[in-house]
Formats: sequence, structure tokens, C-alpha cells
Amino acid sequence: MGEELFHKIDSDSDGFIDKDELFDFLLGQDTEMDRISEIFFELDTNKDGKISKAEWIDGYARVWNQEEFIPTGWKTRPEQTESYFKQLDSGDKGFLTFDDVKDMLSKENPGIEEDGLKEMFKSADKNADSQLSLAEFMEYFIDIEDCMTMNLEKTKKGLVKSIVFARLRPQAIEGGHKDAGVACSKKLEHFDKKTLTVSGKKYDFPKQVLTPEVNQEQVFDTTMSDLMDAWTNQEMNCMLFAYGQTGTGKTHTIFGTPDSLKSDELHPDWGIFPRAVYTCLKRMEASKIGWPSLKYCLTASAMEFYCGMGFDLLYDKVPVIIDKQGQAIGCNYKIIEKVSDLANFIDEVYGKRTVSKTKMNSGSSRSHTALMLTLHQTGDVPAEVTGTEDMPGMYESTTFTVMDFAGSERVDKTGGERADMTNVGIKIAKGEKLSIPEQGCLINFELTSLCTEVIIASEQHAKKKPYNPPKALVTDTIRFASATFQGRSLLGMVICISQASQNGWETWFSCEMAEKMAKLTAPIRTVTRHKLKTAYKKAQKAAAEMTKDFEKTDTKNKFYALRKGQSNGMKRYVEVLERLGASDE
Ligand SMILES: Nc1ncnc2c1ncn2[C@@H]1O[C@H](COP(=O)(O)OP(=O)(O)OP(=O)(O)O)[C@@H](O)[C@H]1O
Repeated sequence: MGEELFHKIDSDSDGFIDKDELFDFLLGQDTEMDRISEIFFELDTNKDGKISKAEWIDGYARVWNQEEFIPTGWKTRPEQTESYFKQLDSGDKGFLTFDDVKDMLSKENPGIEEDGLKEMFKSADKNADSQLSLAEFMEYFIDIEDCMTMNLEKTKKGLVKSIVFARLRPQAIEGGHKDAGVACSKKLEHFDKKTLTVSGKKYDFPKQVLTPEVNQEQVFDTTMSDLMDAWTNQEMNCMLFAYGQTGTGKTHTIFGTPDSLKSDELHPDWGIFPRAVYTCLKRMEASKIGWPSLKYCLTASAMEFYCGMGFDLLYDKVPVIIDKQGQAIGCNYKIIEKVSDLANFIDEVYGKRTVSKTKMNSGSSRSHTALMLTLHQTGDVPAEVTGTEDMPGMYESTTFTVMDFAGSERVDKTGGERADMTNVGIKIAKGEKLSIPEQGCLINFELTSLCTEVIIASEQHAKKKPYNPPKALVTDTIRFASATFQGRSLLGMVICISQASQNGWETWFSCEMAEKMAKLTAPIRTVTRHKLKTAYKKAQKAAAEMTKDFEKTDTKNKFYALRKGQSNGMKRYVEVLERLGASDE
């Protein structure tokens, strides 16, 4: 707890808490200015004007035994509210008595006498059993308005800007990310919390540079705060591009260590994906308290884009159709009820990915992977929300996609001859296998095309014109990702960067790409809400048609695998809607 809190307060992640950081944190907790100065003085034992981690760990418990600790955001982050409830619950009873909450109430309401605090307790204690259950505690204290607030950056025309971050990989002690002291045509010369300088060019596109010492929790809190809110509370689809040279830590950033995925409790090594699952499930549980008609189901799907085409990683790698809206049709999915359900999902996904050994990473991914978490929600929507009338049994689904892009690399690093895109195109058309340099060539082509699409989309939106992703001469990868540029999803991006001198060119390429992505401005749309029963009928009809199509298809027909995947995916979707009660009378 002490260490976790240290990182939370150390907002610039320089390894020290300075006075401003402590003030920022504690003023938010309603602590008096004088008391904050006293706390700072007490913790800064060597009086160098900053609190090191050792000083913090040493003094934290001492100081906070005198102060009751209230975590930041406990009223706006349901996932924090639960842990705060547990902290207050002396003796792990599973409920709170007046004595448990008395100090917290008096801190929150300075000047109110004990009788007044008792009145508050009574108001929260709905069933008058002198105990606050988690549900009662949340219902009384959670600030729904604040939960719904996002800080998206917008242009004057109201277009939403993409949210781009850079994460620096720690120096490796061996392998391709150990500094070999080799001069390269480009060089990472400097980085700080906001900028990166590569060969004289200063990049200021990152909303924040996540420096090497930044831990997994901080990466999630920083990069995902708005995306999580958009996805779980604001009816928006979200897409996070993870990009970087091979071995720079994309998989580490997305998933974290394999062992950590066995845990269902918050784990320090979890990457973004398990944290998103954990936070989403906690939020849904908390939402059910204030909104009893809510039912939800979280599903995970995965697609691989290899040789420009999409394949379902959860169903025999059958091809997936990307429709005109850039949506993947008929992907199979797994139901995720707890974080440890992800372990199997990830084993399956990453076991099936097309991986080649390159000089830089023994398990380098030479394909792009889309990992999709879809939150299906149904419930009665009250008139206060619709603005018109009560709408019973409504349904919506929002998807959070992580697009794990294979990195661009110079040919001499992948090991092989230089490839040419025309020959690559001919080979793909003939269905021939690509060599590693040819896979690299296609990857570079797709990444460059994506940047071009960002520029076109932003120009169109600035002119108040719609952007249409290209239909011809593009790969499925680009059609899928560029739907985001239309405003169908809120876009975030994390680029992972190596510090090693021999990787300067790749670092420069990553910065150039991220700089372009950061220029994206789009009119972000919310998803459409339907009646659950209507969505169910439509899905049943589509599943029946697709199954009929598939059953009529000969195994030798080139569309056999595709139709098999579609019919399976649609049947599974029908099952999800049934889980939500769509078939109940
Ligand atoms: N921030 C970090 N902290 C600790 N270890 C890291 C970090 N980033 C990367 N690593 C380690 O570096 C190695 C390579 O990282 P990872 O597999 O995540 O790279 P990648 O970018 O996904 O590569 P590829 O594109 O080839 O799949 C792993 O052993 C990982 O644990």
C-alpha cells in the first residue's frame, strides 16, 4: 500500500515526492495546509526538500496511523470505493458500523457534531439494521456525476483529439535492447516527462512520456483513464494502438507477466488488458448497486492480421470479414467473468499468432493482433437519462480494442534480403508464403498507409466533411483500424521505445508515426442503444441465415472457412443476448 501510494503521489515519476506533489494530493483529501507542511517535514528525514521512496516507506505508516487515509477518487472510481470500504471495515465483518465510518464522516464534514454524523449514517443505512453494506455505502457516497466526467481534449470545432503516450523500455542487460554503443543514422538524444528528442528533432506529441521507472499501475492510470470512462460509462467504443519496435515491451505493456494473469486480485505486474477487465467488472458490480435492472456480460475476442487479412484467433483461424464500417463480423468470443479467465484467452491467442524468430526478439510477432473486449449491457433506462420517457429493456455494447501492431524494422535487423512491395503483393495474391523481410515490408507499408489515413481523416473533419476509409488497394488491417479515424472509436496510442543507440532509426520511426497519430481529430460517436428483444430477434435471424449459407457450402469452396466462422460467431452472439435475458418471457 505504502509503495503504491508513493507512486500515486509522485506524479512526475522522478522517484521523489516533492512538496507540490504532496500538496496536490493531500489538498484533494481536504487536509489542512499547515498539517501538510508538518507531514512533509516529518517524512523528509534528511531534509533535502524531497521525500525519497525509502523515507516514505519508513515514515508513511507512522504518519498515517495518526491520519486516517482516504484514497483519491474513492467517490468517483467505484473500484477504489470497494477497497476503501474494506479498509474501513475493522475485523473484516463485511459491513460497516457507525464507529467504522465516524472518523471518515467527520473528516469529510468538518464542524458537524456526532449527532449530525449519526443522522448521515442513518440516511445511508437504508434497511435500518445499523450496518452499512457495500451496496448502501456505495449508493450513498458514490458521485455518479463525477464518474461520468471525462477530460477529452477537443478542438474549437468540437473534434476530439487522440490521446498519445510514449513508454521507454528500461535498458536491457543483454540482447537487442542493450546499448551496443553503435552509431546509427538517428539517435534518441534526450527524454523528459513531456518530450523526446531524436537527432535534433524535439517531439512534444506525447500527453506524457512514461519514463523507464514508471510501473504498470501508473501506465494504466495514465493511459487508460479517459478510455476506461468512455468505454464503460460513456457509450463509446475505444481503440488503443500499441506500437513499437520488436522487443520494446508492447506485450509487456498490454498484458504484463504471464504469472500475474493467474491472479484475480489487483496484481502489480498486470498490464493494461487485465487491468481494464478488472476495472470494468468492478465498475459493473458497483453500477448494479445503484441500477438493479442492469445485467452485463464481458466478452473477449481476438483477430490476427497476417498478410493484410483478418483471421479469428479463437476459432480455427478462419478468415474474418471486415465490413464497410470497419467492423469484424462473426468473431468468436470467450466470456470473461474474472481476470484469471484471461490467462486461457491469452494462451490461446498468443499460441496461435504468427511469430517468427528475428535477430531482435526470439518470439517476434510478424502480424498485428486486435484484442477486443466487448461490454454488453442491458437495463431499464429511466427518463432522466433518455430525456424523454422510461425505456425498459434497452441494450448496448461497447468495445475496447487493443491493436497490437508488429513493429517496423530495418532489414539488416530482421536478417535477410531487402523486399519489394510489388512482389509482396503478387505473392499475397497467389497465396504464397512471405519471407521474414517480405513480412517486414508489408508491415512497413501498412504502417505508412495508416499514417496517411490519419492525415486525410483529420483534413476532412476540419473541413466538416466525412472521412471514408479506403475501399480498394488496402489491407483489412487498414480498413479495420481506420474505422477509428471516422469517429467510431476514441483513439489512444502507446508507443514503446528502446533507448539503445543501435535502435535510433526505429525510435525515430515510432516517433514519426505517433506524431501523426496525435494529429488525429475526429467527431467521436456514441454507440446506438436498441431494445434487447429487437437486437435478439435480429441476431437470431442473422444467425439462421448465416448457418443456412454455411451448411450449403461445400468444404472445398473458398468461402467455406469464412462462412463457418460467421455462422459460429453469430450463434455465440445470440447466446450472449440470452445470458442477458433476451429470451426470458
Ligand atoms: N517496461 C518494461 N519493464 C520490464 N521489462 C520489460 C519492459 N518492456 C519490455 N520488457 C521485457 O522485454 C522483453 C520483450 O518485451 P515484449 O515481448 O513485451 O516486446 P514486444 O514489443 O511485444 O515485442 P514483439 O513485437 O516482438 O512481440 C520481455 O522479456 C519483457 O518482459
